[in-house]
Amino acid sequence: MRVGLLGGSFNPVHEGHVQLACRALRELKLDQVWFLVSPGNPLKPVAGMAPMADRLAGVRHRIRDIQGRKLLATDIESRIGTRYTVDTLRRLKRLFPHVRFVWLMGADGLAQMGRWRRWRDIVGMVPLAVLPRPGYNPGALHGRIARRLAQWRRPAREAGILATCRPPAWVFLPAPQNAISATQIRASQAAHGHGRE
Ligand SMILES: Nc1ncnc2c1ncn2[C@@H]1O[C@H](COP(=O)(O)OP(=O)(O)OP(=O)(O)O)[C@@H](O)[C@H]1O
Ligand SMILES: O=C(O)c1ccc[n+]([C@@H]2O[C@H](COP(=O)([O-])O)[C@@H](O)[C@H]2O)c1
Repeated sequence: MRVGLLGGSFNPVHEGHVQLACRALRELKLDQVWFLVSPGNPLKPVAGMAPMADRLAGVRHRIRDIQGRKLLATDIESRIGTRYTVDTLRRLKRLFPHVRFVWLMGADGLAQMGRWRRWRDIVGMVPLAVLPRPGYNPGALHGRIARRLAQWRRPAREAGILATCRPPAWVFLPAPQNAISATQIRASQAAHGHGRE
């Protein structure tokens, strides 16, 4: 079984997440995509972060009935007590030894990954699929991490076998782009008086 992992704060979930997941599901020939709702991104401030239960419920509601229920939302990071991706992956690989995981992320994720805890271990554990995001693509593709990982980049035409590749392996998967962000949604909710107290 092949599973794409889309880690995120989902504060709140939006169309960009759903498009990314659906695209990855199809192009990487995945059986499922799991939305890993983060208990707290180590690089993001706690202030302004909606409660875990609300974010999880938001994702569940948004993805219900999409793609024949191949999209799932989970709070497994809270349950197993991990916050750093390197720890989460280690545990997931142990818990599901027969699953072939692929880490999914937008281009902003690759651009920032040099600040993640033990990012080199992460790329040695699972293949990565990076999807484009307006404003971040050149920075991601020509940035430090992409340069360091250049020899392991696979052409997009090999996306369908990425899940079976021995890591390190990654693709930049062409896809229609959507400029939406959770930051923008929160700003608009605040402007319309729907912000949290
Ligand atoms: N519009 C988008 N296009 C492509 N990828 C996206 C988009 N929005 C989010 N992602 C990806 O989805 C994952 C989870 O993102 P996250 O929950 O942080 O949403 P966000 O909109 O970036 O939030 P915020 O604006 O609060 O930082 C990350 O890998 C991110 O790169
Ligand atoms: O492990 C880390 O150091 C690390 C640092 C920043 C982000 N992450 C993960 O990256 C994913 C995207 O986070 P976010 O908040 O940008 O949606 C989510 O699964 C986070 O836990 C992980």
